[in-house]
Amino acid sequence: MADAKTLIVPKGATGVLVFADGSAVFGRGFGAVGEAVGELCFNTAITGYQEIMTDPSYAGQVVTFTFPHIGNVGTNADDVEADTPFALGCVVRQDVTEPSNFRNVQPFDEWMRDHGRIGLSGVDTRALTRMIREKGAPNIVIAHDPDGAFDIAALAAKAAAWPGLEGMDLAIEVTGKDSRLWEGGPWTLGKGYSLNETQIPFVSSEVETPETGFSTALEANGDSSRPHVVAIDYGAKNNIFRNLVKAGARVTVLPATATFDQVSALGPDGVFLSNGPGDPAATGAYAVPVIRQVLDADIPVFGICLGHQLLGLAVGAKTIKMHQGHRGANHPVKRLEDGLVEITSMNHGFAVDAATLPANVRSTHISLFDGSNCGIALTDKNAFSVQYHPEASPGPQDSFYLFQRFVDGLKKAVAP
Ligand SMILES: NC(=O)CC[C@H](N)C(=O)O
Repeated sequence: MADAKTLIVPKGATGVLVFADGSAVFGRGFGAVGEAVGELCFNTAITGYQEIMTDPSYAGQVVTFTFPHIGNVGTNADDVEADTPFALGCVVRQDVTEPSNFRNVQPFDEWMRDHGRIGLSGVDTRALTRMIREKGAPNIVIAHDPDGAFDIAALAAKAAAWPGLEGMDLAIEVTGKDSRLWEGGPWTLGKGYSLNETQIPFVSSEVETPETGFSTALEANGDSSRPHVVAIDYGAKNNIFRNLVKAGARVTVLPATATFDQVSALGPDGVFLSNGPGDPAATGAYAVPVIRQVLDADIPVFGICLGHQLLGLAVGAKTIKMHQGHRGANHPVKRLEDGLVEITSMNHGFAVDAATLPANVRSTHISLFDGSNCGIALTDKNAFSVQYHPEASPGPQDSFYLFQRFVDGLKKAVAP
C-alpha cells in the first residue's frame, strides 16, 4: 500500500481502491467504469459470488473475496437474490477468465458492467483481508478508468467525507415499493425454481389499493389452508421467501415502511422480518414501533439478520457495530438448547449486544468464532430470530429447520 503524497499510478493500473488516509491499492478495473464510495468488507465464501453481489444487505459496501477465482463460472438469471446487484463493487485476486460452466449465460465482467458495478482484479486480497481484520472495515473509494487517470488525493477526500454505515438507514432505499405475493419454492437442478401449485392462482403482483392499503392481498394469495406469512422486506434475499414456501407457508411481502394496520389487515398467521443493509438502529426508528405492535398482538415472529437485530431492538436490547463483521459460508454457530453446531452463511457488520437482552429474552445461538450473539427467543411469546442466514444462497443448508419450526408453529395456530 502506498502513501498518497508519494503515489504514482503504476503503469497499466486501470483500477484502484483508495482509503480515507490517502493510501491506495492498484489493480486492473473490470465491469463498469466510474467510482463508488462505501465500506470495504471481506467474504470468505468459495462459491456463490452472484448471490453475494445481489444480496441487498451489501448496499453501501464493496466486497473483497478471499477466494481467488471469482467469475469463472459466469452468471445466469437464476442465481440471484434480487433483480440487480446491490454490492457497489468487488475486489478479486485473479483476473476474471472466460466462463466455464453449462449454466453460464453472461460473463461476470459483462454482467458487472451492465449493472453499473465496479470490479478490481489483480489485488493481494490476503493482505487486504488481514488489514481489515486488524484495523476494521474501512471506508473506501473503488474506481475504474481504462486510462488509469486517477486523482488519488481527490478520491481519498471522498472516502474521508463518506459518513460510514453507522447511523445509515439503507433499508428504505432497497425495499420493494409495493406489496406483492410471493410464489415459488427453491431451485433444483434440471427444474429451476419450483412454482408451488398451492400458491396459485397468482392474481396480481400489486395488490395495494389507495383506500384499503394491502387488504385485498389475502383473498388473492392462493390456498388458505397454508399458514399466511406476512414478510416485511427491509432488503430481503429471495431465497428466504422460497424457503418459507418450501416449509409450507404462503407469503405476502410488504415494504419496510408497512404500518401495523397494513400488516394486520392481511390477517397474518405469522410475521417475518427480513435481512437488509445499513444500521439496524437507524431502520429501527420506523420498524421497531411496528414490530412492538406485532408482538403486543401475539402474532408469531421470525427474523433473519437485520430482522434479528430489529427484533432485538424491539425488545429493548441494543445493537453494536462490529470490528470487521462476519461474511462467508462456513461460520460455525452453536445452538445453546442442545449444543448442536450449525455451519452457517453469514453477512453482517452489526450485532445484538447480548449483555443488553432483557430477562424475557434468551440467547439461543452463539458464534463459535467470537462468541457474539447469533439468535434470540422471547420466553413469553412465539418470537425468535437468528443473526445468520438459514436460507443459505450461498452456503450450507443446516439451518433450514428454522423455517420449518416457524411455519409448523403457525400451522398449529391456524388449525381448527
Ligand atoms: N444481512 C443483513 O441483514 C445485514 C444486517 C445489517 N445491515 C448488518 O450489517 O449487520
